Amino acid sequence: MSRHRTIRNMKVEDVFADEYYYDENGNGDDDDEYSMTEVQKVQMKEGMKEVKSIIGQLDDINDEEIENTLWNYYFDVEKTISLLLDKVHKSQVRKQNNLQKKANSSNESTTTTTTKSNKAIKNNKDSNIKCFAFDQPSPDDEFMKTASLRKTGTTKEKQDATKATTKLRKKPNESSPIIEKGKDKGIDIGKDKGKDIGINKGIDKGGKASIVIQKEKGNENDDIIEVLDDDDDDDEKLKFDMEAQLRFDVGALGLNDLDESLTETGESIQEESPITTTPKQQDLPKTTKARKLSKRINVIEEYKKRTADKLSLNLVIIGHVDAGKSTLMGHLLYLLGEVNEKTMKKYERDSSKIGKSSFSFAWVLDETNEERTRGVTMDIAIMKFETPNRKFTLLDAPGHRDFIPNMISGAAQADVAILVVDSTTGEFEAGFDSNGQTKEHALLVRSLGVQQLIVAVNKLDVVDWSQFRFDEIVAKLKIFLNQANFRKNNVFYIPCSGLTGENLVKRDPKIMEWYNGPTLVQQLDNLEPPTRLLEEPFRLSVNDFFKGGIGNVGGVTVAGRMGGGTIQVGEEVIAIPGGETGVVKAIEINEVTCKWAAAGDSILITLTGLDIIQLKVGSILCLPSDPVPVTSHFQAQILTFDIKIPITRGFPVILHRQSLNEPAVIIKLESIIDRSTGNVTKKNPRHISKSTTAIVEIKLSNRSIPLETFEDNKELGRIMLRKGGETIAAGIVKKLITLGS
Ligand SMILES: Nc1nc2c(ncn2[C@@H]2O[C@H](COP(=O)(O)OP(=O)(O)OP(=O)(O)O)[C@@H](O)[C@H]2O)c(=O)[nH]1
Repeated sequence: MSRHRTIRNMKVEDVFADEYYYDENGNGDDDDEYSMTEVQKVQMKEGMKEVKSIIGQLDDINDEEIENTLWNYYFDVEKTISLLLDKVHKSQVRKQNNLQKKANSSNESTTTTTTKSNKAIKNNKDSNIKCFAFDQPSPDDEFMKTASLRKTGTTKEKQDATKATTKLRKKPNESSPIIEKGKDKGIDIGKDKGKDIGINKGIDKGGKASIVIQKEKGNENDDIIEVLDDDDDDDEKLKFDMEAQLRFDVGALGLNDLDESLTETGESIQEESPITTTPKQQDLPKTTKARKLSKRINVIEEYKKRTADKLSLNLVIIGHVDAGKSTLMGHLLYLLGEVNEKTMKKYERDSSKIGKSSFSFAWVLDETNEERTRGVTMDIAIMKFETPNRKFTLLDAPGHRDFIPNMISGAAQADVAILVVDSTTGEFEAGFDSNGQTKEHALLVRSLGVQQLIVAVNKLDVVDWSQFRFDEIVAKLKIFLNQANFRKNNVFYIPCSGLTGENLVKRDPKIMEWYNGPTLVQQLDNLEPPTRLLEEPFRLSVNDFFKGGIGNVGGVTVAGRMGGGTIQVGEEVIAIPGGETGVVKAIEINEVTCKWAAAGDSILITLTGLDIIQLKVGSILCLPSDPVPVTSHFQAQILTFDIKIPITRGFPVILHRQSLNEPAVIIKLESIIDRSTGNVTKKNPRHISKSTTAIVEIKLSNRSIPLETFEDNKELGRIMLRKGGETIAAGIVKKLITLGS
């Protein structure tokens, strides 16, 4: 939303340097609100320990600096490390450049012989090649506080959430004094940081040589676009750059002896048993037997009855910032009767009072005061609505690139998506170009398994309902979505205006004489849910959790999406990792308490006997008889996006699996493959450039995580790789290499 602007324009350095936060002694503000509480002190201590254990002793970084960074990042260890390493890297690059300059000038004056490496440096200079910038902290992630808050134990905040299940929105800022601090002053989301990364022409050259092969198989497993890599030349410049980067990355991660330690398990990860083949369920360690229920419900039968009436789908709304997502969906919910007249009038009144009347429909989804006044859609809002033949759980994803991690978490729960594009002249183009989110969001949802997509060509009122503009946008999107592996028959283009409501539920034939296709609701009503994995083992991916139960039950409540199987009240479940067990006391789906739930449902589930400490966002609840494997080392097939820096061995990334994100390292580049034939086109490549399909080995840096192969579970077997606030690849898990307990 345009309301992001004030924040977008701030710089992180400005915020850090702000006197408001630090007095001249470098201490926090005198105000009690900003001094550290006991809990924060513990968080600081733990954070320091974790950061130090990962980055070790670095010359350029002292304790105070680590503390300040932890504080500014709300104790988020991952981002702290990212920022610190970036700093170290920049200073190393600076030193290296200075040394190199000196060496060059002395060489020039003493000899005419040019060595290979200084030739490379000279060439780099000539071609304006910048050095690789280490993992820039994704500053938008600064707002993505849910994960770090959960990590740092503010679950108490969520107690109120038992009532607030209408919108399962995570409200990290509500009661955290630390976040309030950022809130008052605004936090830099460093929108353009990623742009600072230099573009290596040598690399681009290679990248351009790639040939994209389009597939039209329409197979459910067609999840990765096929790309043929004919980038064979190992030019010296590229090699030099990559080796320099690799040396740094490996050094920074404390993996100094590349050949040996890259293949060893990280210190903080418990020793895992290497496995040669992916374990089948029967090979996995069983814990206890699931508790026997006195009166088992035949969930499959009940599911059939439930869906005989209406099929359920999870729908995610995606699109570039300000495309009009919240307005469109807010208006749709109003027209469908999900928001009553009185509430809508109140939104109109209140929004116009603060000069934001055009946002009144967006307020249906942006429901907290903070979001409304600051305009920060930080996280996924969940609401429900129905069309004549379908029940939808609506996930409104934030549009800004800084919130993509949250968008991934939402999209991972989705079956279908609406991509909203702004048809205003110049705005569609801005969202569609390389810095816009239109393409990235579409690629992400496709990579996460979404096959059906409605494109809402929005704000047509601004361009006088021009058919020409609609056709122009559709033509551009068709080419791209086709390349992104969406099947033509699964993409539907709907002209509309979220603000006026035209063509959402009905339309005035005089306004768009040229269009006689379905309205948005009619199109939604035609979408088909994917096959649910009802017969597979029970899997619930934890998106959120809090103390307290549904109703007055007590216990711990977990919010998440069921990726497989069925569950019912009274069953015993196990949280992985950790192995803590609990008994299901209550289940809620879309505000309705029920006795059971099935694959595909987004649910709240209250457990007793389970210690909340054992839960983490990204944990998986499963049955003790069918535990999910845990691993820290696996093989994946990835498809790289439009990356500027090629992936090399030792490349650090942030691994996303549904709502989980963890630091990891690509430790081995096994092969580049041509997916149209499945043939290996190159073994042991030195690098993987953009739009390339490759087999790699990935190792988690800090801990083992629950993961399954794509073959075993299509939801748990999908991963995203991000670096420096950019999504660099999507992939599927092919093989688990080690198996934890
Ligand atoms: N004229 C016109 N304006 C619209 C339309 N839809 C949305 N807007 C305006 O566009 C601005 C942004 O709308 P939002 O709904 O907040 O956009 P968003 O995509 O949800 O924004 P983020 O969640 O921040 O990405 C607001 O001022 C809306 O009133 C439309 O169909 N026509």
